[in-house]
Amino acid sequence: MRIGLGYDVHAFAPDRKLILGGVDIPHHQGLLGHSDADVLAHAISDALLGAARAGDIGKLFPDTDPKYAGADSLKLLEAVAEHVRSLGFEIVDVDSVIAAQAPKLSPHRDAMRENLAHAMGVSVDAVGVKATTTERLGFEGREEGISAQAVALLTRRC
Ligand SMILES: Nc1ccn([C@@H]2O[C@H](COP(=O)(O)O)[C@@H](O)[C@H]2O)c(=O)n1
Ligand SMILES: C[C@@]1(CO)OP(=O)(O)OP(=O)(O)OC[C@H]1O
Repeated sequence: MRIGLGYDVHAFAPDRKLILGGVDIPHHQGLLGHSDADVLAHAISDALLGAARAGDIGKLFPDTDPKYAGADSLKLLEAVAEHVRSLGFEIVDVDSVIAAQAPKLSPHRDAMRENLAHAMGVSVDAVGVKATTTERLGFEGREEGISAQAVALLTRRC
């Protein structure tokens, strides 16, 4: 068994979509990034890559490469899952937490879990998504941005 940890942050910006776990969430601002800035998909990607000791998302998809401008991060996650499988691992379980003061994310939890599970080729039961405010503390609490953390458990294919 291997465990991996992922963490990512994106800043809020006007005139951007808020995409989390592949869900387009109605909000007055969205996240800034080279890709669609899906901070949750990025944290999970890094957790998978960490467990496989295969670098990180920026190594696979450099933010200097125009190919990834506006990229759908679920597609990047799908590629990460394929990559860790090609290295001989199976994805056993993933859990995650999003720190966002707003908007309320729990109504979107199941849609996020389904999208993420589909991208990784695992059952929905193997994907946890949680949300927390930071009680108005820090950059998330000031609604300057959103952070996400994830852990992933991989097993070696026999
Ligand atoms: N953006 C968020 C933040 C939180 N939630 C849900 O609210 C619960 C309480 O959050 P606290 O930060 O006050 O502990 C949390 O457990 C989530 O269920 C949310 O949906 N969206
Ligand atoms: C997803 C990538 C793709 O170029 O770009 P960003 O959306 O900027 O996201 P970040 O987590 O800052 O960096 C990782 C990059 O791989």
